[in-house]
Amino acid sequence: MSLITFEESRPMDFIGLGRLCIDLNANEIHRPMEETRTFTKYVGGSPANITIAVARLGKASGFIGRVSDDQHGRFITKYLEDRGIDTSNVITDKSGTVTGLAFTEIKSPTDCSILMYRDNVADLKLEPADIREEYIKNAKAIMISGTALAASPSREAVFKAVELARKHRVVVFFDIDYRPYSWSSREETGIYCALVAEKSDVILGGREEFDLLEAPYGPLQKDDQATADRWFAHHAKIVLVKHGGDGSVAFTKDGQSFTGTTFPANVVKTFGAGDSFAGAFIYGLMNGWDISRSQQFGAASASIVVSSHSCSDAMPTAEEIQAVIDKHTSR
Ligand SMILES: Nc1ncnc2c1ncn2[C@@H]1O[C@H](COP(=O)(O)OP(=O)(O)O)[C@@H](O)[C@H]1O
Ligand SMILES: O=C(O)C[C@@H](O)[C@H](O)C(=O)COP(=O)(O)O
Repeated sequence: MSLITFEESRPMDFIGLGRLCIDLNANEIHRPMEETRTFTKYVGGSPANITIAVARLGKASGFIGRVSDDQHGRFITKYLEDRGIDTSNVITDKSGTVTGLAFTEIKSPTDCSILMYRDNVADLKLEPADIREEYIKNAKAIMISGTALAASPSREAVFKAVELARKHRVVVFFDIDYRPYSWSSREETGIYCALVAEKSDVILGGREEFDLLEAPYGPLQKDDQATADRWFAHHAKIVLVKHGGDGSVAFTKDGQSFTGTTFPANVVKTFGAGDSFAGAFIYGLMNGWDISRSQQFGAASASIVVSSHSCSDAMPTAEEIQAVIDKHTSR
């Protein structure tokens, strides 16, 4: 009996919810942002990247979000459409909001940072009325990004989406996706993200992100198994703790744990690892693969994306991921 059941009769495999943004990745790498003159524009935003990854792997995908009523918003919507992602629930926000921008600084393969411009962003204007029960109930899974909880009305929209997903047995993935810029305090982040984590089937995050959810209620567990047990006491069936270049550990409610290794990479930049990992890991779970194989698929996908300049454009096909696994795994 599988830990998670996807309702196979649903026409839509996967829905992403949250921010649709733009990444501006430095072209002149290995130097600080102050000395960077040109950038390449890509669609970005963690839940967008994950949805693009899942769609690239062949799953029928859609998105719930708001984009700005300008050239950037139209660029994002068209990009999703060109990749076969359903945009019927991507709403153009008419209140004068803008598209969130992430300027990425690539100083070295290990020293990367992101400068976010997120004042008055369209994605946080998602409203509860934008969340349509008919849309959610036709899906097998939904991915919630923690950043969508950073402000109202998007926060309420997330809670509505999660309740409807639970009502209709849509598997809820929650990526903590902590982006400090969008929040007013760490306590606010921890408290709201914990409320959604309690209702989620699969929770993904880094060690520090899980600490953030534990901090308001202290003391910190400091231990991945103890952290996982905390969420298993609620609704979670799988808790995956990401450890960057050291891989990941997945815990399951039936008491097992699985250590995921990494694949060699010619690292261009570190960001995009988590999103590509998540997309391929989710794909594996949706195919009914076991946790270890899904983790391996995620890690191989991440090794491709950290070796590339972009996140969204670089999301690989299943064949490309399998080729990495075959190359580095002895048979
Ligand atoms: N330098 C790297 N080389 C190869 N794989 C990596 C590297 N960094 C991360 N990964 C892979 O990506 C996964 C997620 O990375 P991580 O950095 O923990 O996520 P996030 O980007 O969300 O912080 C890791 O578990 C690992 O499999
Ligand atoms: O999420 C954003 O707004 C920026 C992303 O598009 C960016 O590329 C990034 O940070 C990827 O995140 P990660 O996969 O968690 O490293």
